[in-house]
Amino acid sequence: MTWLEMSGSRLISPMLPQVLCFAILVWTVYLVIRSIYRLYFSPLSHIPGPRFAALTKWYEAYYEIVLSGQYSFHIDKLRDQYGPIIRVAPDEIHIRDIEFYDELYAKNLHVEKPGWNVKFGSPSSVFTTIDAASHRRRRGALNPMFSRRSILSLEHLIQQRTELLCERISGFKGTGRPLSMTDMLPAFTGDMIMEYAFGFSYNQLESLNFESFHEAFMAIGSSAHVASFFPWIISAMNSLPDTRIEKAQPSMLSLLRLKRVGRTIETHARSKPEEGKEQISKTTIFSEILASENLTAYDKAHQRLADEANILVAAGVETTAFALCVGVFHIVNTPQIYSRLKNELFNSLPAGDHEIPSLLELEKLPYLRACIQESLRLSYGLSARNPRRHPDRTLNYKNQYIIPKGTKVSMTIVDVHHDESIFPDSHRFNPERWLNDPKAPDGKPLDHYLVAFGKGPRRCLGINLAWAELFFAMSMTFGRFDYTLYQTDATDIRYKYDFFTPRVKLDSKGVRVLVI
Ligand code: HEM
Repeated sequence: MTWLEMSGSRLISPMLPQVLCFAILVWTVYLVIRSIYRLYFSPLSHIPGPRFAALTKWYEAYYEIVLSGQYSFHIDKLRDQYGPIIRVAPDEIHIRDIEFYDELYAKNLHVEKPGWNVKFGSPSSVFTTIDAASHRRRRGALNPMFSRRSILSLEHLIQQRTELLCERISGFKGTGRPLSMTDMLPAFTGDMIMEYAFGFSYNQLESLNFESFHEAFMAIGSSAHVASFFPWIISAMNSLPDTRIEKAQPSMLSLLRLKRVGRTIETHARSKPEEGKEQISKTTIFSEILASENLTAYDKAHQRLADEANILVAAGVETTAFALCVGVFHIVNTPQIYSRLKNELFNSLPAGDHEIPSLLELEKLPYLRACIQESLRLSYGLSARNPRRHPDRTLNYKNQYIIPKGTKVSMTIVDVHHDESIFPDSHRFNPERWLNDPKAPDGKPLDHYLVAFGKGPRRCLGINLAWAELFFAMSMTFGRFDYTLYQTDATDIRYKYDFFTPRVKLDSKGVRVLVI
């Protein structure tokens, strides 16, 4: 027996129970003091809400992890009891009141966005950066590439992809084989964002069964809740082989795959194009980042570029594809809308397989625009609570509640888009509500309340690209083809789970159509 073993058995073993008891006692006292503080002395203790939510984050974890993305729905129910402002976690307030939207997402140079940094394992991307100064620097390098001017100068890329989209649709015409829009559209948007941002794509739209990032992103959304509560899981999993992770937690594997996609994209885009093969887009986000004089060495490091690549693909694929799916379903499902849109396209576009018009021409079509606006309204962009922290400003909610500086406050796009005072009969897909320059009851233009792209300094970076994709895809899919729905109903597009982006029922086979 070694000295250590001897001393261990003699000294440590007899004391172990006492040490454990003492540790449990200290922990219990800590929890009691913390609970008393959170309930009675915290600067948020005056905000209404369930006691358990104020006491512990496990309350939220129960709804997000055990019940799968249900906390937002639960918060909705809590409104009847507590009103529009609720303390939904020990350190977070949630507000449902469109009048407060502009205040929370104001153009404040110091506003922070806490919490998203731990969700996806890509903490240093523009999307997930917390602090305002780093965000401004990083976003500044990408802004020119996603400006309207840049999108217009590269619209031929989108037109080419849209042409391919039409070719794929025509392959289904008259065959009686159902076409899954839910599978096809993420392949379109995935190729698009990759070609635009990285100068190459995996040509997913050309693949037989529309391979895409769709399933991976769906799984990532659900694992984002797990990662929020156990951020260490991502680094722990990074060190394990994929096969072991897949067995333990299949949904986490896709998160790691996304990280690897990011690294592959980053390596690919940094390397020189193969001989004889020209890059599709001359500028890539990496050339922009590496050329930027305002970015730090860390901002240009491999890992951060990979983070940026991951998140750009993640942000650009599902949001646009889901908006299109929602639009396709409602338009095909509602004969008056279908024929009005077809009429407008028929009267404005040249007949047959004509050249695709320019974006400027498409933007002039009011009913097409209205259908897109309504698709964005009912697909929400993100379903997640969108937090902000104003480190230098005390917020005042209607002279009733003072919200101290540095408090995490969130609102939700879904709440705004279903505010019945702004969008009456809000669950109905009604493009007519967008026609003739409509105003909200407060006199502001109605589209002030279309917040699918967010607001303020963290507003969607890809908004111009997204609008262009929506105009091209929506006009050509309906301008050139006719459809009926195939074994698809409203439950295939109805938001049922908040997995960061909205997710429909889990056994949905997607929006499927017959091309006639
Ligand atoms: C219909 C399509 C889209 C919708 C509805 C949408 C929606 C959103 C929303 C709601 C946010 C968060 C805004 C906030 O925090 O207030 C966001 C951020 C972002 N989106 Fe999009 N998005 C779309 C398409 C795209 C595309 C195509 C890209 C590709 C470049 C993209 C890239 C980003 C990025 C990088 C951010 C982070 C911006 C920042 O924090 O500065 N999005 N988007």
